[in-house]
Amino acid sequence: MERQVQRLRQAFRSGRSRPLRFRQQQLEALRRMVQEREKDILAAIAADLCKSELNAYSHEVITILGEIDFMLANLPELASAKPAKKNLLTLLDEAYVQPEPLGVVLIIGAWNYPFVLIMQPLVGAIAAGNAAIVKPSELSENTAKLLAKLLPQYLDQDLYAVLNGGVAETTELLKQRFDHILYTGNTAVGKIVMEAAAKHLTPVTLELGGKSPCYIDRDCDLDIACRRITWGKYMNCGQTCIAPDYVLCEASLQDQIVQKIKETVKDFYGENIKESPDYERIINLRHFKRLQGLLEGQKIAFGGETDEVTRYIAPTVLTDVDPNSKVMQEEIFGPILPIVSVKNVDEAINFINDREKPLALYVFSHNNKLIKRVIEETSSGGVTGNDVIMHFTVNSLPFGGVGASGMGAYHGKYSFDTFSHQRPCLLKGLKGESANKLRYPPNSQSKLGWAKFFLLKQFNRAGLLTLLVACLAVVAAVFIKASAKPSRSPRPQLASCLERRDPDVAKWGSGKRDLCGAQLSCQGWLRPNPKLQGSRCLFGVQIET
Ligand SMILES: NC(=O)C1=CN([C@@H]2O[C@H](COP(=O)(O)OP(=O)(O)OC[C@H]3O[C@@H](n4cnc5c(N)ncnc54)[C@H](O)[C@@H]3O)[C@@H](O)[C@H]2O)C=CC1
Ligand SMILES: CC(C)=CCC/C(C)=C/CC/C(C)=C/C(=O)O
Repeated sequence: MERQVQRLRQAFRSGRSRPLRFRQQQLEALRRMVQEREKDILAAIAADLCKSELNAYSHEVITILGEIDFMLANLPELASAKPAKKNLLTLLDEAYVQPEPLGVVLIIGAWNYPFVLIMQPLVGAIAAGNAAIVKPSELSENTAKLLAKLLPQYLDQDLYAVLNGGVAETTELLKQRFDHILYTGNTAVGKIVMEAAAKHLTPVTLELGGKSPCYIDRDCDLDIACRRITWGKYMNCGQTCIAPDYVLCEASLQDQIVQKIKETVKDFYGENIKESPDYERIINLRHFKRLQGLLEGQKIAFGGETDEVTRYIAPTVLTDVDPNSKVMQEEIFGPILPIVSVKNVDEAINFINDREKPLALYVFSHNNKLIKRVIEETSSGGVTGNDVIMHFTVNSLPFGGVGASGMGAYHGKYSFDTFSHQRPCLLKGLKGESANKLRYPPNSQSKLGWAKFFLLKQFNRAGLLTLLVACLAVVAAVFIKASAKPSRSPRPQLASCLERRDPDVAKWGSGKRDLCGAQLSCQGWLRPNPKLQGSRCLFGVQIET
């Protein structure tokens, strides 16, 4: 494994992954792979999750094609140097931020969306110019095997590798040093990943899970709310990290919500849900039995049927759920929807804030102010108002968790940034060395004063222009003034002449004198000044002509 990582590191060191054209070629190859091998990809996902090819395409393939198109369209801009604001001291220098690849990155995927959760981060890693190792989940073995077969056929084999395996292999892999790790999976393993990364000071993006609440306000369209909740909850048999985990609502709404979700389930999946091609199955027996356990002691409003042989669990709603019961203590990650009663939105906000920060938060209400209030008074990885899941599909929104639901984010520009180092660059010329006296020792109060002036003023392009115009205005004003009046002997010459002709001007007293070609009148005694300075020597002296 170490050799494999070293091989990627050497390939990265060659610089081959950095040219934009190379990155674009790799992304175009990925797009070709998805298009040419679509059937194999859909078949693998279907086999892993008992998912129809239509759902596999809409749940996973569409997202990847969209992400690749985004990167190809925006890569020149994303990868370009960004000019930076300067201060007075660096006015004449070049300041910019240069995105650069991090190096060799590791992407660990989860089983519930086995294709998109590997490919979407990989698109970002390639776009940012990195080398990458991907480690699909062993639980979605068909997709994992297919990725191991296909990726080397389409991508540069020295820069991108697939490593398959379970806990043991992943544990071994995590001993290697990477320049970034993006992990998708459960929070417990997220901590393991972070601990392993810490040994190498490797930054991580953790896409974890959690219990995503869904508050249904009394002032909302219950038909639409229940329809959308049903779609997001039972998609992929509830095995979606951003699925609404539980509903919070006033007790008076509970029966209507149950009825409307029940009707929607029938509308979506028909009378015999088991036969529906749109209804998936639980990934394995361990998760199946875990979910069965969550049903124990609960009031099942509808659903609850299970079949161990096919790992089928019917779309299920639980009512009057005790917040302390097991189903409310862990992420459900299955087709079970508990309804917990709260008196009002205040209680709902407190309920949410009394628990770990969820990956997603959903609020249904006609009252936009109420939605905004819930957003302002809670925290979550992401939010969709009056719907569920859909924030995932907007790649201009960063997708990620907060607190126990994760750290960092990706999708679109955010993927590029996650896999890049934003390198600050300042290019100075060799002129203007005199200005550097300000920063050289010995320091002084006046140097500090100037430093404050120069360094604390931030100039953007407009500010610079204003300053230059102001300087030009001053120069013009001085020039105009000087050219408009009879030329007076420039003070420094006059002063030195005075010094030569009358070094002891201090005894001059008041009166008029012709001196050095100028008519001078002294308005008062001059103080003796051993070093006659131009301005000092003329202090109190009026130049008549
Ligand atoms: N935030 C997000 O985008 C997503 C989060 N998730 C979360 O993932 C969880 C479900 O996925 P899991 O069952 O965890 O997926 P999983 O069992 O597939 O594990 C995820 C990855 O971690 C590796 N892994 C598992 N145990 C490990 C260990 N002890 N040491 C090292 N590596 C280990 C696996 O090999 C796999 O590649 C849920 O909590 C869900 O909310 C799932 C999908 C998306
Ligand atoms: C067409 C459409 C709205 C697709 C949504 C796709 C979807 C649900 C992707 C989820 C990927 C993901 C992060 C899953 C997860 O949360 O576990």
